[in-house]
Amino acid sequence: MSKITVAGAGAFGSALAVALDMAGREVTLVGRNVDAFRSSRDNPRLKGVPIPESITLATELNVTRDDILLLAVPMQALSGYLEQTRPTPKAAVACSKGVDLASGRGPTAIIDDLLDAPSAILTGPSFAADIARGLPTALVIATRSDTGADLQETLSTDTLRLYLSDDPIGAELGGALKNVIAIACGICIGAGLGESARAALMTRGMAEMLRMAVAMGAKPETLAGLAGFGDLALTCTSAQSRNFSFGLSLGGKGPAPTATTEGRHTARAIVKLAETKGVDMPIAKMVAGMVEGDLTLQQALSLLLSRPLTKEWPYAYRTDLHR
Ligand SMILES: NC(=O)C1=CN([C@@H]2O[C@H](COP(=O)(O)OP(=O)(O)OC[C@H]3O[C@@H](n4cnc5c(N)ncnc54)[C@H](OP(=O)(O)O)[C@@H]3O)[C@@H](O)[C@H]2O)C=CC1
Ligand SMILES: O=C(CO)COP(=O)(O)O
Repeated sequence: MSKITVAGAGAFGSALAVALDMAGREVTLVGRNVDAFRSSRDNPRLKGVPIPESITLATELNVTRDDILLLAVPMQALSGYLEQTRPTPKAAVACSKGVDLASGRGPTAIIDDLLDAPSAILTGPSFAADIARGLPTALVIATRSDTGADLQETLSTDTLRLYLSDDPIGAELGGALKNVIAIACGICIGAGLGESARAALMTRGMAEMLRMAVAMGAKPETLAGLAGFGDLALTCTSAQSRNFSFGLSLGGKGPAPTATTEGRHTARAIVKLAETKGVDMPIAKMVAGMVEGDLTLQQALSLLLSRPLTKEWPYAYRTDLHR
């Protein structure tokens, strides 16, 4: 079986490394921070789960055509990281959830542009702490290449169950966009707007996700699966989510988390992309406006509530009906 190299020793990269090591895979974890826990094996980014001695730790990325490379750096760091390291693995699997603010690209497009290797995306509902503790988790591995079945086999374990998809665009947009809707849901709960409003935001947020994904060439059914609905449900309803917690703080409840919060950047990137594509994304626009400090909560609310009344379907995904 292929060796696995995980680049990015943050919460998610470390959790994947631990889970795959527990399942008997040969794993190297690469990160600029690994010297800080080389002897203690106690990574502050993954508290409470020691990094086993059987995982090789490295500060420099060094992969061969025998290795599967998992890229678990934050989205805004991905293109710079690949430009700097130029690895040539058997396959490069993005684990980041987001859209690159500078270029509007998703993770697999960045890999395809920069590397001579098949690209894939690993995404779906999963908190790093759950994966590291070996709790049951179901994810999607999506690729257009012929490496999908091999990746599914190599990266699945007894508790980490991967479903195969041939729609990387849909899978990565699901993972990116649910973070923006999770911020909106956090704002809603933080501001005391109620559970009914959160359910409305999740549902109409799903409509926005679907609309954008279809406009970008994704299959609508991908958004109904783990990478879309599944991750939306997890992230919009759990205080464990950094995006939801960031939203709580924007809504006036609690301090802003300092941890990686992908939805802040994705909201801005997606509003730009939506304008270019002519896709109506009112919730994302509201989140981007509040993140930028251009909109108050009251302004964002009246923006959403004063929209013309309309039919529910097929307006949700028929972009042409909005023109
Ligand atoms: N945490 C989770 O539950 C999940 C996270 N994800 C996704 O995984 C991705 C990573 O998130 P997560 O691990 O939680 O984030 P963390 O903040 O925990 O870790 C990010 C890691 O990336 C490293 N890093 C940041 N910038 C660079 C760079 N320019 N070059 C090299 N390394 C860099 C950081 O290094 P340093 O420590 O030195 O700053 C850190 O080790 C995100 O896209 C997230 O959406 C997906 C599913 C679940
Ligand atoms: O992607 C995640 C769950 O699937 C993690 O969500 P947060 O980044 O909001 O913590």
